Amino acid sequence: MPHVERGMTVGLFGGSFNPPHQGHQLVAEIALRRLGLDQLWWMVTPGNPLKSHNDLAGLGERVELSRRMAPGPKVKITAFEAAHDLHYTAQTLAFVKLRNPGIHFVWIMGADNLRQFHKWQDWRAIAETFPIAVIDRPGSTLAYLSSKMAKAFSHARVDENHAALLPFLRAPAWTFIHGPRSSLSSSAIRSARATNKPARS
Ligand SMILES: Nc1ncnc2c1ncn2[C@@H]1O[C@H](COP(=O)(O)OP(=O)(O)OP(=O)(O)O)[C@@H](O)[C@H]1O
Ligand SMILES: O=C(O)c1ccc[n+]([C@@H]2O[C@H](COP(=O)([O-])O)[C@@H](O)[C@H]2O)c1
Repeated sequence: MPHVERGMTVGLFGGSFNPPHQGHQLVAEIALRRLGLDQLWWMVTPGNPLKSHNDLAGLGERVELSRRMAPGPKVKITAFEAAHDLHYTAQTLAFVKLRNPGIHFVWIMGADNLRQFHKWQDWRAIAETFPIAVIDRPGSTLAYLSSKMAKAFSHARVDENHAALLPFLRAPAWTFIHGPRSSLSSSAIRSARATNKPARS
């Protein structure tokens, strides 16, 4: 797990990164800037529990490619979940919180994940324990209107103009951040590779 000092603000950005792309880079940059983070942990998961792992590249390869993609020294590439046998985000977050007292954490995800957040293990517990920043993504811009999580925690939504306060707020607290968007996706890159065509950016 990356080293942190008490009082720091840290964004937790979990992903398959199969492969990592400029869309992930953009999310990391937006989160660092808008949330005023000291660090962003780019956590390469052993595997999303809701996705097939058939075409999942090895962890080492995804970590190495992520390192090349990391936008600056505040972004820490890590794969500690695999090393500690953590497969669900709720487990990971409980582990991280226990080991790092006095750190202000925020969970970061793209808007597509907001749409299916209610399918995650212990999703309510996650939202009640960690502030969450959702970053806009083409195709999921209106996710905050329809998603179960957004409805269940509508009272806890924070205006994105106050996003820099999010790390210091007591959960539940979440915000939806608009800004520059990227249409890139790992699945498009994988299928473009399979057919030898470039993916749209
Ligand atoms: N273009 C993007 N814009 C905003 N968020 C993104 C973008 N691409 C990925 N993310 C977010 O980054 C995190 C990691 O995503 P992931 O590694 O699954 O990439 P992906 O492109 O969504 O992959 P796939 O196409 O295989 O589902 C998730 O929270 C996802 O919502
Ligand atoms: O814990 C769960 O039930 C769960 C379900 C779906 C996704 N996640 C996590 O969400 C993060 C984003 O996943 P992905 O595949 O969209 O990059 C990654 O850290 C996954 O492990 C977690």
